[in-house]
Amino acid sequence: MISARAFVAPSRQCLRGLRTVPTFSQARGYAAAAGGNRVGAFKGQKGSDGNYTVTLIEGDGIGPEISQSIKDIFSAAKVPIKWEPVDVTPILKDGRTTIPDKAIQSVQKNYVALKGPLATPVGKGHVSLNLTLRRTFNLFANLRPCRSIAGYKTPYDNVDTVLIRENTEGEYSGIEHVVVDGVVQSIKLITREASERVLRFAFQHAQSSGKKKVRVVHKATIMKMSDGLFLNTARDVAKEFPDIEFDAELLDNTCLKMVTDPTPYNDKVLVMPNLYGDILSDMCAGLIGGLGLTPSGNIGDECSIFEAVHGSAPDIAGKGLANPTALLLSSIMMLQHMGLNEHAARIQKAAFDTLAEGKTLTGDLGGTAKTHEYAGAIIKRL
Ligand SMILES: NC(=O)C1=CN([C@@H]2O[C@H](COP(=O)(O)OP(=O)(O)OC[C@H]3O[C@@H](n4cnc5c(N)ncnc54)[C@H](O)[C@@H]3O)[C@@H](O)[C@H]2O)C=CC1
Ligand SMILES: O=C(O)CCC(=O)C(=O)O
Ligand SMILES: [Mg+2]
Repeated sequence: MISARAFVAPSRQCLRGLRTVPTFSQARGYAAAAGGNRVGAFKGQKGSDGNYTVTLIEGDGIGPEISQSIKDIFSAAKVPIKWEPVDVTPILKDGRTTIPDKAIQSVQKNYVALKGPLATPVGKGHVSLNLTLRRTFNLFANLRPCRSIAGYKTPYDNVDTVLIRENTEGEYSGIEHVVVDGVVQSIKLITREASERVLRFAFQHAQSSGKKKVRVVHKATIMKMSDGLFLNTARDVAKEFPDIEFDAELLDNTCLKMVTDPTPYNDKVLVMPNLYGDILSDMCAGLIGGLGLTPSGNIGDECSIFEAVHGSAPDIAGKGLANPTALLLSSIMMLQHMGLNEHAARIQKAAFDTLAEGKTLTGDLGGTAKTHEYAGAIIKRL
């Protein structure tokens, strides 16, 4: 029998010594899970020139356009960072997809990266580079907050969901094979070890961000063993956090309730296996105005990579139509993670004020501004 451990990146996770430190009192608290002496605490140091170096993966499709906006805004805000662009063109090594050593070394050296979207071929070709990056650096928790944007009207005015997605295994383990012609098998791998570390992260995030409850979203009615293990592990981990309420909900019910009225989820952190988090986070984005607005952080013990929830948006790529807000908010999470809180707050305020004013909006929000014009409006407010 093949051991489950053979399929997962060896974990160097050490969840000892966690401290629940709210990062700082910032308007919207996107990065409450980062900073301080805790899992994912930033280990980078300023260089002799006074700047941090941050690995930059510009990505595919709209990636270069939205990355340019972030570079322009950071430069105008005089953020003390130096970008280190890397190429992540996939390499096939011993039958496995990997990324160039230079890119791996850059992230390992800098401990932090900002990443644009990377496209994955459908049905064939290289495995997802997004997943490869998460597995390569053992980025076990994907934190995906989603908040209503002041001034942008959607059916609900006060959405404030936080999804935490197990990020290294589950349905996205990538273990697939042909059993016989016409029959394939795809393995959903769940380990107690990976479940425990993301669940602890979720409880800790609830503590540091002021959420009262952690809710596991699952289908342990059907996947009794895999989701059952995740759920049972959650019950065990919950005992370590008596100040946080814990409950569980079936995924289909969560979807129904969330689109009917998301506000009851505002006091909760939702934590779930990989696939459910992928799908639910796009659904939550829909509640606040779309994928142009939702950030995410892939948090690991050593390194962290910040990226938007969205993909490469091939339908609008190269036309200057993309909304860079999602990547900008991800980069703000990154600054908070790095302890650059004043810069984060200043850029965040300029972005939210621009959105609230409603004069310079990209097409996804009903405006006519090009990507660079919207970035320019933010820069004017800095
Ligand atoms: N983390 C990542 O890098 C992700 C990569 N992908 C990859 O992206 C590619 C395209 O996937 P899709 O299913 O089309 O999803 P997508 O997220 O790229 O696009 C879905 C829809 O949202 C719109 N959209 C996305 N981002 C936007 C932005 N910043 N501003 C305005 N509109 C935006 C697109 O125009 C499209 O209509 C695929 O190859 C997929 O594998 C998908 C999701 C995440
Ligand atoms: O890697 C991919 O192609 C898609 C990943 C994705 O949808 C996500 O991270 O939300
Ligand atoms: Mg997705």
